[in-house]
Amino acid sequence: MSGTDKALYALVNQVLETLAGLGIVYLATRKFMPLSPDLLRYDFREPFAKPRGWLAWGLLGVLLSPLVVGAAAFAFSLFGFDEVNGKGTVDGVAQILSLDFPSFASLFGVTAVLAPILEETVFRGFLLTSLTKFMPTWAAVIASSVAFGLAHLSTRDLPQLVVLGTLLGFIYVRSRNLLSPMLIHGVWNGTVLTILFLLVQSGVDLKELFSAGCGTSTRSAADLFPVVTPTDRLCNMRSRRPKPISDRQSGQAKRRRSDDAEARPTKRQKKPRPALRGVKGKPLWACSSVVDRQAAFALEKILEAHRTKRRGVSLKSLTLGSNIEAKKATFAVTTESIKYLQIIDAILDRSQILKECSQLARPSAVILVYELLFGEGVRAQGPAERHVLSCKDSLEAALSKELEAHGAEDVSELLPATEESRPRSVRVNTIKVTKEAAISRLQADFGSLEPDGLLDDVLILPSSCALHDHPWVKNGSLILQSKASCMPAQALSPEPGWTVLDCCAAPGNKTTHLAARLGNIGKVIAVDRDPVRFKRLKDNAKLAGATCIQCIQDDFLKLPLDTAQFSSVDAVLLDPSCSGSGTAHNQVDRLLSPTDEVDCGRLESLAAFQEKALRHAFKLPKLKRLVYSTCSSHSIEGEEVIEKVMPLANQLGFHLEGPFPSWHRRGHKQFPDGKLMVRADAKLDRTDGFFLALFSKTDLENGIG
Ligand SMILES: C[S@@+](CC[C@H](N)C(=O)[O-])C[C@H]1O[C@@H](n2cnc3c(N)ncnc32)[C@H](O)[C@@H]1O
Repeated sequence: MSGTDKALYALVNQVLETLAGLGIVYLATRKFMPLSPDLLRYDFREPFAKPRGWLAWGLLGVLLSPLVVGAAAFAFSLFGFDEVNGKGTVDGVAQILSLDFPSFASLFGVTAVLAPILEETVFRGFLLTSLTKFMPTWAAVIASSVAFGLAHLSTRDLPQLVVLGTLLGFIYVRSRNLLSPMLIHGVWNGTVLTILFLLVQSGVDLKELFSAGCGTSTRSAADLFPVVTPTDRLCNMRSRRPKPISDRQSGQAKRRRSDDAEARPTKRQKKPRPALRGVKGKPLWACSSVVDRQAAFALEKILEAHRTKRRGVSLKSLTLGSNIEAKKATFAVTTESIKYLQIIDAILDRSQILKECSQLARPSAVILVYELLFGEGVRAQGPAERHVLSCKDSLEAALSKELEAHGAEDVSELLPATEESRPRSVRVNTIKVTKEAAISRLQADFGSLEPDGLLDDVLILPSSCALHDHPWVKNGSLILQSKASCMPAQALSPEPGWTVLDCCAAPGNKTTHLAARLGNIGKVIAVDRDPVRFKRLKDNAKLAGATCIQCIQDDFLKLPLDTAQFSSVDAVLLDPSCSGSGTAHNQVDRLLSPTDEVDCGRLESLAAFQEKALRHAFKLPKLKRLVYSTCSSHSIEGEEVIEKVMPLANQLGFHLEGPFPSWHRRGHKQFPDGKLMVRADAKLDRTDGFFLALFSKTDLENGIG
């Protein structure tokens, strides 16, 4: 969920909670109706009447509350209560507050309006009043305040909550009108929320501020914020203040920790993160920084998949998925750690730091050693970090020995050869915005960019541009797609009004591109059999505003293409499952296993499927053009498939057309028709490794036999 979604979710949740809470109070008191006029009273009349004017008491409470609660916080800190760890009531709100005005408005409704209505009705109107039946009023005030504090489920904030509850209780007892405590509670929450919002908007990092101290107690602002909101349960967003990139060592990874607030130490991070699982009865230490923790998890999964040769585990899905925070930083740390893996493994073995400590799992150790020796450094936030820091000398000694053993002067000499970071390519979704509008927006946001020289709707930006969270990417106006992956739709160039069949369509990058090239007029039939990917296909089509796409979840090979149902199809895009050897995921694979071994059995079975799918596509009765593409660098999935199907294609009146004549890289030379095919090389062309062939009907009059 985006931050705005979370805030909206919090609002909806709080509306429901408030309605349910008030309903329960109503049901519980119904049999005593009509209630005495003093009970559960919300009466706006006579705001300043003596002795019970609700507004007079409310305003007095508004003035007193910061003094009373502040004094209490200070007093408790003298007894060391500020050392208590745990989640504070403000935490969830503080995370979401880094966002926009709609989020603020939703949170204001939750904390300054709905929460006070519900909580004052329950704790003062109902509980306090009911308790007075069994105990003196002062005791009922305190007991209901303790209940109020406990209900917030925050040990750290409990004392202040009880003190604030007591003040609210006494004011209520004096005014006998729930509007008074509601006013105090609402002003309190609303003021703190507004201050926090203004601080965040002016670039202040709330966590850093709280850890540095603010006011009488370092815990003050956060801890004096007694709200029960569902946002407390959404405490997983990071603030977005950019952090400068530091270049401490020659081999250091350059990454922007734009949203890694947890990377900085805060007072709240004194306790270790919860253990993931036990080792010999002891809990494992997880990294304290969210980026390092996610990177360690991704590394563990990737190494495991690599060891067991399990497919379908990608670095991108593990580090850039929707559930990942600080995606760019997580991707960078994971990739860089993999790059340094061999040397870090050697350092870990030499230094023996894992032998001394069974609670530090190897993936976490790899990430922390990377951070310590080659990355942005490690702070003593938790036991894992503290252990690695305590071993700094032996780790550095192990690194020196490793360099010495290889006769290397700098660690960069020991790193596997990797390609430079590529420029970012982005496709303008012309269904939603014009290319000109996209250029001026991206120029305003990033400064430099250039239109791709080959592809009509592709823009090239420097590799440093962080586009994942760009609003135009989120609203489907821009689509993050490699240059190579944008070639097929342009090569096919369907004419307006045509029907195009995208046979293996999910997640729909090329499908939405086809729809855009059709000007959203005509039809794209998008087929995919995988249910999870199919959902992404539908979501992406919707996000792109491509209403001409019709999605079919099915096995393409089983579609009756030679029947009337498909007689209107003019063109086909076939981008079948392949080894993906040209893509970034496999480049990481190669880092893990530099001896470029190829799984021949798998390649053969993929090639067999690709050929079968291509032959099947040629059954379409009115087919005019067909593009076959794969993101594979192996000719068995490219040129060889085309060569095998060529006799059938010729027989049906198709020939190979050479798309993109100005593009330099063509099919492998040993294939006679190679020059009519298109290739992209991951390293040399700085995009995905790719293959593409275009068939065109030679004589449209003859039809297909
Ligand atoms: C390389 S991906 C397609 C990528 C897609 N063209 C894009 O640009 O976003 C291959 C897709 O083919 C699908 N697929 C594999 N075999 C299939 C079959 N027999 N029928 C339909 N879809 C199939 C897979 O589920 C996968 O989503």
